[in-house]
Amino acid sequence: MQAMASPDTRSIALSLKNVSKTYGRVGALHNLSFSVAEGRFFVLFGPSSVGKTTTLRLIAGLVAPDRGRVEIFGRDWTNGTIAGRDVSMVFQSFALYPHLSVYKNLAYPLCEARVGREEIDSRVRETAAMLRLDTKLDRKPGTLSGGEQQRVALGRSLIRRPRILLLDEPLTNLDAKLRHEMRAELKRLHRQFGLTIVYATPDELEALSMGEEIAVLRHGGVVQTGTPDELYETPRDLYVAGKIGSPPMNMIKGMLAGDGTVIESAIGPLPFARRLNTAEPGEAAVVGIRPSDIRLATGAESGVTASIAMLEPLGDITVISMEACGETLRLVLPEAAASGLERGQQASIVLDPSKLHVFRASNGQAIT
Ligand SMILES: Nc1ncnc2c1ncn2[C@@H]1O[C@H](COP(=O)(O)OP(=O)(O)OP(=O)(O)O)[C@@H](O)[C@H]1O
Repeated sequence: MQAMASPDTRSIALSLKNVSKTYGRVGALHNLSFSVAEGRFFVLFGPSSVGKTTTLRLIAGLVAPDRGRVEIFGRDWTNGTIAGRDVSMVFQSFALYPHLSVYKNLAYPLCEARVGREEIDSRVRETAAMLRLDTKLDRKPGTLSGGEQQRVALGRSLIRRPRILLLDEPLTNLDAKLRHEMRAELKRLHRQFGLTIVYATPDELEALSMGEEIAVLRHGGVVQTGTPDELYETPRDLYVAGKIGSPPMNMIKGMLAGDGTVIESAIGPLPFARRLNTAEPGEAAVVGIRPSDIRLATGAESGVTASIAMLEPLGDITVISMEACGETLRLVLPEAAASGLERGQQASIVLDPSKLHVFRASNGQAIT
């Protein structure tokens, strides 16, 4: 495994160009394209059936695309063999050999590759130490916790020293506490060894907390690729806006008015801090605003009058659902700011004009 390269000198580890794949009459991937810089923690994020596993299987060489190109470290592997790619995949159901000890489970891929006994022993011990499994080498998988079993599965992939590690929803079968621990563990491994990781998940929290770069998938294609901040700050369309951020972005229907600086909506005119050059007055639009970008009006400040429909205290923050002119808006307030508020109470709220996102109602695309 190599040391982590600095971002500007990184080469492209992996590139998929206009890849399509169908299984019989089921279209799994349509013109899917993305590239991953060497050493990056890259996340494929999207709901079930969107094509995440198929994408990983294409990279691993387990299936070939119908169209398009798969390059690994600059070499064409579109129809190449599984062997020789320097890629290893950890599956969602990490089947370990139940009758073999942890030591033998870890050693298995090296035995298959006919690596010498001494080399196997040193790599098993090195991998076990790295994954904190060194005291468990004699145990059978059935006597380990879920998290330990998952670490053995990871170890079985890492022991081959791949340059690219593919992880297919590896934390799905773990409970919440273990998932949290394994997220930290994977980030540590990534930092320590500078591995290129492609990680598939339908879980927004996993995607945002682990991904240095995230590809948001829809219907077998990439809708937008970016850092967690880029996806959060400038979602390209309503789909990405709705998938990234929790609680989700509020959406208000309206119509572009005046000189492109205001949207007329059910809750009144919503002026924004910038002018929308690419929209026509009268065009139907959807305004998005994050729950954290709405606040209670202070003093004589004018705002939108709304009534509190629900309060959800979540420790240091409270999520408040408010109703105004038939629209439901959610806002997030620090616990102190929400104390004393009650269901049914009227309050005046202010939507930060610099934080409004505007989308075309016709196709959901962001208007810039
Ligand atoms: N071997 C197969 N034969 C037929 N159809 C398949 C096969 N593998 C996948 N598909 C179909 O291709 C589409 C994409 O599946 P894929 O497993 O890649 O999605 P996914 O995003 O990984 O979903 P999940 O999160 O549920 O694992 C789905 O409609 C699925 O039913």
